[in-house]
Amino acid sequence: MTNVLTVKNLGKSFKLKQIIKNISFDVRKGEIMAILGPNGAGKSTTIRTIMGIMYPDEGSIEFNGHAENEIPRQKIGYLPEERGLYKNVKVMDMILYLADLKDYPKKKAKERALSYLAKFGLEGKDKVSVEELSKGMGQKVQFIASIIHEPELLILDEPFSGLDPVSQETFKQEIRELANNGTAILLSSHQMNVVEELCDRLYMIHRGEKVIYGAMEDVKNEYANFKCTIKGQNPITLLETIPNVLRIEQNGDVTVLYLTQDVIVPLWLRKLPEQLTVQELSIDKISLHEIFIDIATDQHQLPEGVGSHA
Ligand SMILES: Nc1ncnc2c1ncn2[C@@H]1O[C@H](COP(=O)(O)OP(=O)(O)OP(=O)(O)O)[C@@H](O)[C@H]1O
Repeated sequence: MTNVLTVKNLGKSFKLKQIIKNISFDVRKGEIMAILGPNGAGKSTTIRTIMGIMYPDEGSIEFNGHAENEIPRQKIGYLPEERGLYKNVKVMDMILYLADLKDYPKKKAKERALSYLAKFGLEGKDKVSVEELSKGMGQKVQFIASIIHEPELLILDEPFSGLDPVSQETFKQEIRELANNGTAILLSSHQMNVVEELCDRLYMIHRGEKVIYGAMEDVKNEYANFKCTIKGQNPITLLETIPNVLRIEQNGDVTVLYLTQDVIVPLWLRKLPEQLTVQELSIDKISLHEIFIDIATDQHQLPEGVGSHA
């Protein structure tokens, strides 16, 4: 797949404090790439650097073969983390103004805007002033503004925050459709279930540096170990005798055992002590949500090789 955006060894400091370091990834045509990390990890700084809002101290950014200083910004769509629309302007006028800034033809922009407003349940809102919109409606309008000019690269910083579940579904479907039609998408979100469902690859940052980079399936296969959930009163001393356990979490009579990567489940089950009280037992792969929490709280050690390839 063709690389639309290539970021190499980006570094940025504020007041001598290094915020991001050696950030390198690419975003390919037709894919949804997630940029993930705990609060303050450096996601927005990376995105703002890509958008030319701030200069990197180190590294390079390339868009479709164009170096940083000659990137055609009108080919990029951006939904920033901080939402902001002009308040006293009619919805359609604002969308057309932003389309014009991207040199996009007015007639086509108007047609697309009407069609998207209808798609997002905002029929008739084109003539309404922006300040009359609810927060979620405003977000939909800002999303429309970010894609009105058919960008080749779309950068979405927390696109789902503040959306109700139905609107979230609509956004998810639209983002998938844009990718299917060839748009390269870089998406930052804290909703791991959505990311897991929607994104093709991911780049996870912790304290300004890469911790995982790879295809969603590969990351899950390589990194998501099994966990065993047991319902039943069991003393910790007994649980500690069970082999291949990385971590034990107990909450009342429910215990979760996080298993090592090399576990072969049927063999491991045979090793459970006979004295174990089991009312219910289930084995699952840990989710992206749990991988994220493990990394953010420094509880997990990355297995060999993970995080080193895309
Ligand atoms: N203009 C600035 N001046 C000084 N420090 C900054 C500035 N912008 C960001 N930072 C710091 O850089 C770090 C990374 O911030 P950034 O906004 O990139 O994180 P993030 O991963 O997007 O977090 P969140 O999930 O909370 O949005 C934080 O410690 C933040 O305080």
